[in-house]
Amino acid sequence: MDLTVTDLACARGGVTVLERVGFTLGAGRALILRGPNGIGKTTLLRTLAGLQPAVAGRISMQPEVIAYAAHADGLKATLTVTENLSFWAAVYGTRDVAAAVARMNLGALADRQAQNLSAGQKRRLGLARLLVTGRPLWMLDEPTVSLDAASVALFGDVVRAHLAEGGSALIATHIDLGLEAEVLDLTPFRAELRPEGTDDDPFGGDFA
Ligand SMILES: Nc1ncnc2c1ncn2[C@@H]1O[C@H](COP(=O)(O)OP(=O)(O)OP(=O)(O)O)[C@@H](O)[C@H]1O
Repeated sequence: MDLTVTDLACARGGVTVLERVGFTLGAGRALILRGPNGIGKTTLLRTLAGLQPAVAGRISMQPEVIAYAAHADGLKATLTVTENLSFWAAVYGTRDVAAAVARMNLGALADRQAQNLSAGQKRRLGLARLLVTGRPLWMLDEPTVSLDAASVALFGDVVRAHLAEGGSALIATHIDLGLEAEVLDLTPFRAELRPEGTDDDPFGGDFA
């Protein structure tokens, strides 16, 4: 199943940040979102994942096929690694928790509470959640934050396996995950009427 996005406009804080975004993402494929800080990568992912309405345009897939991994790991602090994944497995009801633990190299941490994990370990657990959703389209917002080189490589392998199984992935990342992927630079889709100072240009803002 392809994700086709046509003439999409999306907004943050009531300001349209991206316009006329269009692309197709096929099964088994990955697409890397690029663009400077503040261009709207997170905004686009949130819109596609159904967390906020589009301003205009069409999205061919329903949010129910999407697993969205945001900046925050979304973990329950007092639950263990296994309990966190079991919770999500119950919500989505499909995949084997033990396999997700093994694939994200969390076996030695399985009985540790999430609040006692390091930042990188929390991130590995947050990403393991993708595996228990059973959902085919992964939307990943800077998934490698806090990960060391070995964990980045491990996660690259997990994404590659997901693609090989017919899944797809839309990834906002500044890091090379070693995937065979197309790149979509969002810079040309910057909204024309976007006011000065709505991105991270330190000289463009009006802080008065
Ligand atoms: N709650 C908000 N209210 C108003 N503007 C916001 C809000 N959140 C984000 N923005 C602005 O919306 C724009 C798009 O932000 P977004 O987080 O989508 O960018 P990004 O490309 O993901 O950035 P980064 O690479 O820094 O993560 C930015 O200019 C940001 O300052």
